[in-house]
Amino acid sequence: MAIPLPRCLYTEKGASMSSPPCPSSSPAIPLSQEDLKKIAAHKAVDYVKSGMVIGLGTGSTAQHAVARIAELLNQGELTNIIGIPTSKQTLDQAVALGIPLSDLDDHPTVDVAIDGADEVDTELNLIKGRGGSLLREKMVEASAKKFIVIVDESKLVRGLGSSGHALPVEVVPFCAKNTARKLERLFDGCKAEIRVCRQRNGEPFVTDNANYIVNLFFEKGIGNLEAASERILGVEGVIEHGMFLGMATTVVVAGKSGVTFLDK
Ligand SMILES: O=C(CO)[C@H](O)[C@H](O)COP(=O)(O)O
Repeated sequence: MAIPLPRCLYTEKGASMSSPPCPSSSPAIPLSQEDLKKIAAHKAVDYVKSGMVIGLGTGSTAQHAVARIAELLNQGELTNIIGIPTSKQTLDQAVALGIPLSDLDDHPTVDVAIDGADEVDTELNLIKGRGGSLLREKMVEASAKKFIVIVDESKLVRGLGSSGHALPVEVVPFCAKNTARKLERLFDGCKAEIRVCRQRNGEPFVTDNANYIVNLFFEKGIGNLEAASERILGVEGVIEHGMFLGMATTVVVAGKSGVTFLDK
């Protein structure tokens, strides 16, 4: 079912479909999800100007933005950029591509942050962190004057938590099972699971900050998001959750029929 886009500023219907990120030789080839991610990422990088401090997001969509920033730097079209990575994974990519980096200690104000999301609702609230980097992402993106979210259209939802996928919560490892139980009891119809890592024989997934992630699944939805946020953060042992409420300033949505810019 199509998700309504009430804050749509404008839509470039099919405008991006012949731009370089797309398979250019054959317009008849349907765009893959990866193509759409790349298109959204390239559109977001158009907001980046020389001299800016840029928050570099994490995930398969954000990595296209990081690669595009590096490309423009190498072409001399961007200069004096400083990137603030939101994960070790992004730091590694940016170092490999030669993007100059810093952190919030030295650059507390970020001009533009660009990142993907797992869910985007009609008010531009987000669920992030299914890649496990929600804490650093929230720290960097909360410091940004402009936070541009890049998604393909599959990420649009009517209500956060309604997709059946997890709301990730970063918790300290100490007695994490007990923290998970407390989180589960906060909401009717909620299931909590400590995220495990298949590559580590089902051991808990460990974040860049040496913490664990508890995944929350909501049978009946999250309800009031601000209230849910407060309740989750009130549980001892919780560090941060993956709801990014009121933080996104623009969401760039790439779909099969064009790119849509959603603005606050
Ligand atoms: O929040 C994130 C990582 O912590 C990612 O931005 C989010 O999971 C989206 O990832 P992808 O672009 O790979 O779908």
